[in-house]
Amino acid sequence: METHRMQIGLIGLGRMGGNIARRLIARGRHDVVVYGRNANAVETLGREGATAGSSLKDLVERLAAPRTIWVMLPAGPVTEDHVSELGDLLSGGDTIIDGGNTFWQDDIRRAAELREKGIHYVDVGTSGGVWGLERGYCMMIGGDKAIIDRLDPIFATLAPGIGQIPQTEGRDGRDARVEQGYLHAGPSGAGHFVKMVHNGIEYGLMQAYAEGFDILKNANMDALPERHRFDLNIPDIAEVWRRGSVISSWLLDLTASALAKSEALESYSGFVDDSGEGRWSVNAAIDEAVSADVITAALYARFRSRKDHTFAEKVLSAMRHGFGGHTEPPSPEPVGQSKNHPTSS
Ligand SMILES: O=C(O)[C@H](O)[C@@H](O)[C@H](O)[C@H](O)COP(=O)(O)O
Repeated sequence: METHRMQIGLIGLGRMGGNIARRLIARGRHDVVVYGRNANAVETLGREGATAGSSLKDLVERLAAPRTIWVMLPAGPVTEDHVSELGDLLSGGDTIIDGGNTFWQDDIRRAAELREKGIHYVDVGTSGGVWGLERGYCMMIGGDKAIIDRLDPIFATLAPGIGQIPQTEGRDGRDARVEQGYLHAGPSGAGHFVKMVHNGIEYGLMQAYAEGFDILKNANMDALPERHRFDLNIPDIAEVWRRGSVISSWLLDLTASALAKSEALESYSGFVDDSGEGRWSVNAAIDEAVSADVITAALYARFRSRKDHTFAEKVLSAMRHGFGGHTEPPSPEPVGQSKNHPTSS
């Protein structure tokens, strides 16, 4: 799609930022000025058509007013420091975009602080991960309409576009940008709020697949009566579900691909990290008194994945021993005691 070319600064050239710069250059032929701590990444992107900035100040000076700077850094203190430093370097009329996974209440605070200096702030929840360069990024955007409209060429270039996905019946007359893969969700913070819930859902979906595959994998365990055992081909099950089943999805595609490479997923320990959005989703659910059972359980399963045995489990064992004389470890593992995460077996 032919879009109006813009100049943009991009800070943070990691897995996401580097590819965002590449897509802006390759697809939109935008003028991208980059800066990141990793000098190699800056140099590489310089060779790929970006203008290399040597510092935050240098990047700002290379941009013509009104400037637009996309910050693509890990959420938390790193992003906070850069936004705050940019707040001192930029002038009224300039715009800071935070495309990371920032907590939406930080957006509301920052937008208000920067507004006092006349600087615009736009929060963009950016989904698509390392595949975004090719597939495009789904973007959930918060901020003032006039600014978001002005930045449209940037969002249009980064978005996947309508592609092969059939149009949804009944959407005639609605915002066409949404079908391209980007949404102006509301005022400051709304973009990251929607992305937070997106990631909460991601946790739940991932956990459901993970548990399902664990049940399938354990269907041949010794503790089951022999006539009830199945020695199932897990990679083939993942593959067949991709084709016309109700639970086909991109997460399943990724799972099938990982299982095809290694049925036992040997290169993974099963330590499942989290970047905050699951926790914030659960907090939001509590604030709204919404029963977010699945998302909460999925978050707790991640916490659980990082422990060998928790103190809570020792307490459980002690009580079971106390009232029933049950001893540990259970060997072979009795039916119904699977550890509830994919690499438990
Ligand atoms: O939509 C996406 O592209 C992903 O969700 C992306 O944003 C990132 O991979 C998450 O931050 C991972 O989140 P956790 O570290 O919490 O699993």
